[in-house]
Amino acid sequence: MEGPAIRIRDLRKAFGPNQVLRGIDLDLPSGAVTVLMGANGAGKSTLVKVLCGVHSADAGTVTLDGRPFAPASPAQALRAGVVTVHQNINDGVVPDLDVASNLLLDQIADGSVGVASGRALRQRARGVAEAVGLRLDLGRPVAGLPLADRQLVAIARAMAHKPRLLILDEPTSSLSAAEADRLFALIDRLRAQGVALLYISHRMSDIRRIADRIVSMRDGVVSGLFEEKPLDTAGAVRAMLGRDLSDAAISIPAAGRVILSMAGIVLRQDALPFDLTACANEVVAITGLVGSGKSALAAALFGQSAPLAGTMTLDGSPYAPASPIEAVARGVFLSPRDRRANALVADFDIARNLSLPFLRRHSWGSFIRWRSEAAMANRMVGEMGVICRSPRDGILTLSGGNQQKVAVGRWMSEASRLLVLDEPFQGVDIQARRDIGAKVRATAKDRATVVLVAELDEAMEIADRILVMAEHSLAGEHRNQNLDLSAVMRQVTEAQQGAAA
Ligand SMILES: Nc1ncnc2c1ncn2[C@@H]1O[C@H](COP(=O)(O)OP(=O)(O)OP(=O)(O)O)[C@@H](O)[C@H]1O
Repeated sequence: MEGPAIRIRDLRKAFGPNQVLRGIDLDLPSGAVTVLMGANGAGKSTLVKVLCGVHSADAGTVTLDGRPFAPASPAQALRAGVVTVHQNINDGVVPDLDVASNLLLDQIADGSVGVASGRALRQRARGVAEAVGLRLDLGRPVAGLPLADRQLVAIARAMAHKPRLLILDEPTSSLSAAEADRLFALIDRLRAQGVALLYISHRMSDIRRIADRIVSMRDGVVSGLFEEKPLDTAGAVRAMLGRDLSDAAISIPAAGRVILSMAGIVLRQDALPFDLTACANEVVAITGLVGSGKSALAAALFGQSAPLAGTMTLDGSPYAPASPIEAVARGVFLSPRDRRANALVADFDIARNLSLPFLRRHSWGSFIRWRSEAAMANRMVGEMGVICRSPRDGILTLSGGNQQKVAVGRWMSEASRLLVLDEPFQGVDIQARRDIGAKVRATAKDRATVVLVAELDEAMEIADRILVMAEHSLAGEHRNQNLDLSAVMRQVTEAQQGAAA
């Protein structure tokens, strides 16, 4: 490790009365991955936005290689060597252009490379790709690439700027385990080249794999720095929460009445048929790689796409919803995966975003009954642990993780028969994950059956049964109580090898 590339002293930032950064002191050394951990709303994204020129700080100093650094725009930050890869995969690439043009996008934009100079462009792009170990067909349009490859292209493009600091904001949230491994390999390379890396994540497995040091943030200040090996991840979690992680106990219900029964379901032309049952008060988790068919299964349950074959019953009666409206009428709710894009309405307040799916229940004719809506919103904000000043604040004043709690929580505000949650834990911190998990379990215990699409480690925290999906079919089924982890992993990876062959 060399000296710090970035030195941050007493950095402060407020939004109106909300003092978000309260004096951050932090060094980011070259050739090391600093993992930044913090609860939802701690101020991580705000810190990143100051470093990458989206926000300017109210007070404090940042130096980059000893020189003052206060970028007035993202373009300025980029020119100075601070590169940020945001969570949103489509940031940083132009889908319509091919890989080569994307790698040299900035040179094309500033006129130092002509788009028309086909072969020369290809050759320079090859140089960029080789420098970061990217093996992709340079002539392919980026639009046709898997998400993971697009992200690697965005990072490789950033590398053309010879970055001093690369910031990755929850980069693996949409990646499969194998894809994340490729990203980690790239990060290892950049570390060896002396780049300073700031890596934001809520995932412990990522943190253990990639961190050289961990910085915990709480309420706008650095609350812990952990550098000694082996890294004290439990201490880092304690420092970010200000206390120990509270546990949500799992109580396995006895197998009850069958609520959902799927028989001979075919989700894709080339997929094997499968059966699935879920009982009253049960939490069934579906896990598997990206593209294994988990979301297709969720869509079939919610009437968004009909299975190609097979039958379903719900609480004993035939169930073949032709639309989400029919599904909701039968008491089947779905919290979709891409919530920020699909489900939250940016110009509504928190309460309205919570009441949106059931607005009729809070209205009288065309009048919305504010009191009824507010009572529900107050209850859900409390139950989901949404950190906000008032449920009447705009949804965009919430941090990403707290927006997520609203998007998932709204579906638990009303009684359902079957609740389908597609990746409910994306972007939420470790305590919020436990809290949402406890709420999911309580919902199941009270009145519903829950089908949950989740990562394996998340599934293990709250599910009664874990089903592995591969190739749009079921590859395995396990009771969580006596889970044979190696068998699960084998089912996941065998499917992956099959897909690669
Ligand atoms: N543009 C803004 N206007 C008003 N308040 C904001 C704005 N951006 C962020 N905040 C507030 O700043 C606080 C910190 O948010 P930030 O997004 O930095 O948190 P975070 O640590 O990244 O959380 P998460 O893990 O949930 O993404 C939150 O209370 C949020 O409501």
